[in-house]
Amino acid sequence: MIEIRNCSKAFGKVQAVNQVSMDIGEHEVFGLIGSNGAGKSTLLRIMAGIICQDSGEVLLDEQPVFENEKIKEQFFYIPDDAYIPANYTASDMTEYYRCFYPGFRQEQFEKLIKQFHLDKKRKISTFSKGMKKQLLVILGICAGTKYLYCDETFDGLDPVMRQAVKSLFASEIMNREFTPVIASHNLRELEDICDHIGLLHKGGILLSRDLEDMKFHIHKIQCVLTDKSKEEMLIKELDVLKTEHQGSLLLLTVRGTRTEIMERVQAKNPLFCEILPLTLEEIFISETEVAGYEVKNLF
Ligand SMILES: Nc1ncnc2c1ncn2[C@@H]1O[C@H](COP(=O)(O)OP(=O)(O)OP(=O)(O)O)[C@@H](O)[C@H]1O
Repeated sequence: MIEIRNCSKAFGKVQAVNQVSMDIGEHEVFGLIGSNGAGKSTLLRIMAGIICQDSGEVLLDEQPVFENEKIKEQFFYIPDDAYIPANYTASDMTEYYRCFYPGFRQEQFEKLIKQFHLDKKRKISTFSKGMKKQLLVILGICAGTKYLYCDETFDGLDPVMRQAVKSLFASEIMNREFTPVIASHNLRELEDICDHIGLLHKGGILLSRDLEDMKFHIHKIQCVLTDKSKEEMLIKELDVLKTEHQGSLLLLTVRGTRTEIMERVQAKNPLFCEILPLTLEEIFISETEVAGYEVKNLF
């Protein structure tokens, strides 16, 4: 389990991570999402022990991570801009990682590199961005670590490769102790694979929740009520995040379960009513809007 407690990190005047606390449980796919500059990469770099937090603590299986070589064998970190030494081939990379990760699975590497149609003898500097990401995912999987940290790894893969990587993660999760932590802007992709979502904004954590639970507690309503006073009453009664009108149609984004919301709306005898779950992208937009991050504030 990864425990992040009151973790903060500043670069000069920029507070990149601000008092973040969250737990990342085992056997779950954890999605780290957030606005640009929210602190996702900084948090992953702290979790990977690349940089040290200014205050707070980050524990992996109850051990501090920074300058703890033993605990670093437990995770593999794929940064957004991974450094690969010039002239290195994929085979050279396995030699390097075999020294560091005692459980490195060479056989699985040989199998996967063929399945992904990558040439292990070719210089990695000649690979495309997506091919480099594929290779890093393969190396990360074959390292055999309990945790895999991916910084925007999915974002550079084509749809077929994203599907292949998702299947690979699913099979690893089924067959061994494996917990991927994935920072990404590709919310549709994360929605398919994540069990838990942490949402960062301006260095702070806006929410950390099971995806299913999150979707269970936020909905959009489309309804038509017979008069304005009913609309006003309904808006007062519900925990409304956003209100819009399209002609006579009232559109609300509301916190609450479907049943709770349905009861309130039905009591107003609507002419029409539909209650729908939000996609992760819609949840992201409404939660960050509440925190003041709105398109209309940007322009
Ligand atoms: N080495 C650094 N020196 C100075 N400022 C930094 C450094 N690394 C990150 N920052 C700042 O910290 C903040 C958080 O950056 P970070 O890269 O963690 O965000 P992010 O959520 O990963 O963003 P994005 O989604 O745009 O990749 C930003 O304001 C960034 O400019």
